[in-house]
Amino acid sequence: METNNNETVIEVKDLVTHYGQRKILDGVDLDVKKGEIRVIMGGSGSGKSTLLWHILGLYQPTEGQIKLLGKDIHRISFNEQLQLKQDIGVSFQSGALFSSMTVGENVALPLREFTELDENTIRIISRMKLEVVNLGGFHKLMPSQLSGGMVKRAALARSIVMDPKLLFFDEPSAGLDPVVASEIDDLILSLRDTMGMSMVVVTHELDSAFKIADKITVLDNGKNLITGTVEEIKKSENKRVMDLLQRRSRHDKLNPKDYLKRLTQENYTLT
Ligand SMILES: Nc1ncnc2c1ncn2[C@@H]1O[C@H](COP(=O)(O)OP(=O)(O)OP(=O)(O)O)[C@@H](O)[C@H]1O
Repeated sequence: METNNNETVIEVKDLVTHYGQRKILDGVDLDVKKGEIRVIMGGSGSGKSTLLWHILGLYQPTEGQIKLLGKDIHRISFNEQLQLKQDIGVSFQSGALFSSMTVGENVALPLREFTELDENTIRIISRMKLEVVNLGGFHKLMPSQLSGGMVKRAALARSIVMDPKLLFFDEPSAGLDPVVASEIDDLILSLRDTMGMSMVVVTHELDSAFKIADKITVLDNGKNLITGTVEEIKKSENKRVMDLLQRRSRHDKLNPKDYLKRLTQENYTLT
């Protein structure tokens, strides 16, 4: 669904960053509108996670500007940073649930950290968020009692418990079977539609990207290779994009003879 709202909520301009001497992001621009789901794709090592971490302010870029909700994240006061933090939800692969806490306690964590709400209100809000992700009634369970898909949904409930305006996902459906992955996609779409959240989703999963994206940005070697709607990306004649979509035509593929020749030229030995 294309959004009509023109308010820009994420604005990245000419982002350059290095790890040591190595340039990892090389002039990346990104412009995400309110209520938009932007999917970031690209081969392994193309800089997707690095871009996400920079947008979240976890790393300082070498050059460039990042504005979230109209605020330059490197030029705002500490108090403004705290405010901004509350407007942002993050659901990362590594952000698993704490195993020693119940599902409900996990979801309630941000409310305890950022608000002075009383216990009863915290409990009600966290249970409501568990309802949103179809885990109503599961608050007393321990994470070890949940399936992989349920853990993802509970983590999602935690990331939306503060009603963020911006939501960031890193590989939301990685490691899930296709049916469960598709449920997560539906959930992402429904959060956009019911709560008007704007989202950036990094994923390798083509099916998922095509299902949820308003626009897709493809990174290649730290550069923005292409940005477009799902249709535009699907139609792209760019070879790197076609490779990524694994729809390169058969005759473009190396035949076995050429492949062996190339291996020998590169001094590989076949055993
Ligand atoms: N902390 C770090 N220090 C040095 N190099 C790093 C660091 N993190 C990532 N890199 C390198 O930066 C490049 C981009 O990594 P990044 O994780 O952003 O890529 P990615 O597109 O998210 O890859 P993947 O799809 O495999 O997760 C890679 O070559 C990686 O090896």
